[in-house]
Amino acid sequence: EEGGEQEDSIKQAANETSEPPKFIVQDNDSNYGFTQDETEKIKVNGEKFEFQTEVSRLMKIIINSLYKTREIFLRELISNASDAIDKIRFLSLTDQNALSLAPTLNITIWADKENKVLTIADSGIGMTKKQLIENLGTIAKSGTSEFLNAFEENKADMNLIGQFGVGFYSVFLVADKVIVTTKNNEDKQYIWESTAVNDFTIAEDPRGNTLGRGTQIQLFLKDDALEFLDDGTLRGLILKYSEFINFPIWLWTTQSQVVEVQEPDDVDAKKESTDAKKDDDDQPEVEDVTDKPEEKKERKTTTIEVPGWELMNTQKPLWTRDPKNITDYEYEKFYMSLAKDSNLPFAWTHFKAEGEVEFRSIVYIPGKAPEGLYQKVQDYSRNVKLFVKRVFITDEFLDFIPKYLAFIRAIIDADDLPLNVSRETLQQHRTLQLIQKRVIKKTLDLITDLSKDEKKFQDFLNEFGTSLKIGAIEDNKNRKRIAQVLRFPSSYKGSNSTTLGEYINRMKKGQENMYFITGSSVEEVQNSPFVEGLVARGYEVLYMVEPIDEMLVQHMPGHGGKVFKNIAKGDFKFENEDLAELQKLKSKFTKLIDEMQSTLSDQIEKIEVSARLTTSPCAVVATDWGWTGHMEKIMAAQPFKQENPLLKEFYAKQKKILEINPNHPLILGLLERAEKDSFDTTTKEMVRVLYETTLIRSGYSLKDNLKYAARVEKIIRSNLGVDLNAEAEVNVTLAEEADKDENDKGKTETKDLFEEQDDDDETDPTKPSGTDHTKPSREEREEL
Ligand SMILES: Nc1ncnc2c1ncn2[C@@H]1O[C@H](COP(=O)(O)OP(=O)(O)OP(=O)(O)O)[C@@H](O)[C@H]1O
Repeated sequence: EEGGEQEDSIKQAANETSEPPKFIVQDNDSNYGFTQDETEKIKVNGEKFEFQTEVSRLMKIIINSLYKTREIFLRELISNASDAIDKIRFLSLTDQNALSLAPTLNITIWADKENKVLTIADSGIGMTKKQLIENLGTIAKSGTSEFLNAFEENKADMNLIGQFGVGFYSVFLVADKVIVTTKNNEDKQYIWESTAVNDFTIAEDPRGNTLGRGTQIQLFLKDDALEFLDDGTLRGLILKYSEFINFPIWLWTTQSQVVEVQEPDDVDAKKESTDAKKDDDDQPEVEDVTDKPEEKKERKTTTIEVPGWELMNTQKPLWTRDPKNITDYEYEKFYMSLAKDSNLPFAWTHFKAEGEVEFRSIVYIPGKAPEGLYQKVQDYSRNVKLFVKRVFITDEFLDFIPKYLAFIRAIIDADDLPLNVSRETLQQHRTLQLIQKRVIKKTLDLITDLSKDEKKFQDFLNEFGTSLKIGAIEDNKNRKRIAQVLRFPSSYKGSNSTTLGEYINRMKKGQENMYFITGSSVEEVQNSPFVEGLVARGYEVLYMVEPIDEMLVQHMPGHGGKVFKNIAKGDFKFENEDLAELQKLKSKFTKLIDEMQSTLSDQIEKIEVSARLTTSPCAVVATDWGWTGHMEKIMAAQPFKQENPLLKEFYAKQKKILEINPNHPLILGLLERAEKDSFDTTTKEMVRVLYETTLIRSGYSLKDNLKYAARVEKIIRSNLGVDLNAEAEVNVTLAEEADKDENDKGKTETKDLFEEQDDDDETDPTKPSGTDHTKPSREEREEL
């Protein structure tokens, strides 16, 4: 029963909204709706408020902007109006009286050509005085400084203003004065007025409540923006921005109508002709020929201009339509309006879920990853809009979409959700949880589909590849699915995108593990001493060169029944190779190992004869539980490295394993010295240099670069036969102390550059151009 009532109330609202507005726009309304007396009262009673500094800065930029497509202000105002109606309609679901002051939900737009005022009004939720003060000026939205920075760094243009949540201020692109009249159910009607300087005024409306409920924004257009008063221009723009707005948008226009001119003898003529018809009933053919020309001659028409409300949109939400009848172009436009994004979407899926839970949804993958996608996940909770039976409910979800899919944009329109629960309890609702599961599944289906087109998928991975890996780390339930589409570079024929499945298919006989190495680039890892032995034997190595890969393999130990094996860590033996040979070699190298061990005892845990090296003399290997060189670098770069200093120290102090290549001439040379007991200080010094060089080649950083450099220099000196202690002769002239007076003089000169100068002066072509680059522009000086 309850559900039925709710539905009725929605239908009722929907029915009412299809009616044209009842009021008539008066052209040439002197003083734009206010009498002289009322204007005076507003002036006297108005309270002044300063714009918050950031808002002021933003306004300055907007006012001075030469941005060509100023028309976006209309998109922002329509979008705000629609949000405001969404809000009151949501309230009306639980409060029957919410709509009573203005039951018709719509947006109206009209131009007063005489006074050059464009008005946009809505019967939305309106604002209380407190909200008005906060929303329009005194509290900068969180996006304000972000927008300012992006704009100043040329990373954002004015078109993106809405994305940063400061769209309202775009009105000052076209208007030099703005009056906002607003009425919320909880307060009186207020007027906000600003000429975009440092402050704005707010006054109680002396006319009382004229709006019923809602907000009316009057733009006093700049002289160069009068095109926005023109019927045709307005119609075109509103059509462009209103298509996906779920409430009717009415524009006051004057339409030409062709009407018949009714002359007094028209009536008699018609009567005569019908009489004649009756008489000549027996000869129809003759009558036909004579009758028609006669009628044409008599009809007189004229064109008249009829003012009235014209409906601009059809309001049938795209997601309720049959996908078969929707073009890609429509989907793209819908996305751009939904996401306030000027880029096309990358892909989308439109579906109707049935069964356990019923809902319709469109899920979009954007064309570009939003900036800071991984830093401010919280903001992206607004990317999913939930409707219940076409009524907008909320886009403020916490964790509705898992963090790794936070980039998607989605519309969900459910039939089964109760409308009268709070947004907080809504999220706990079982139906919503089922919806959530289905949306995630459908999104992953979409991604899997995309992966079938290798080229296109690579574009997707370039933007969102890291997100997928986060998914494989965090989403236990879907890890397997996600792992199937992951791609890695590998040693296989220079392949840039190997799936784990392909790797497994190419595994060699008896190969148990999926070999991988981590590092910061393919170039780096493919030359690593660890890779050589495997590649030489024909094994494939996956190159995990993204920082997140280290975490990935920790959380995803394997795939398809195979386990990952980091080839730069711990013991390593080839599954099919005889170890007896290696054991024999080990005893051959005992002497060398002892010598090297004693030389490097403070740095390494042990020395092993390597099974994995072919062309490099040695390699530094992390223990199974230690960090590889790459991991050490990642941890050093973590901003939260202070979080667990003990743990960090524990890992940093992990001694490493040095593997030596029993077939390398360099190692054999050292072996010879060890066997001949000629392992002198110089040889030990060489072992140190060899170890440090190996550290670098194995992806680690040196603990002490200077000591390393000194050691290398020493070796070069001995090779050149240069005295180890000989020093370079120093023969330089000391710089003179600066004269104090001169310094001061310098200061004054610099100061002069910042002093106000005439505009003409700035562009004076006779001035030497050499000084121009040091002279700040006027804007820069203002900033200073
Ligand atoms: N027509 C309106 N009716 C009621 N409130 C409004 C209206 N227009 C603006 N507001 C209020 O002013 C605030 C600021 O609007 P602005 O366009 O600058 O950003 P926004 O709409 O919040 O951002 P976004 O476009 O990201 O939603 C809004 O959040 C809303 O609370």
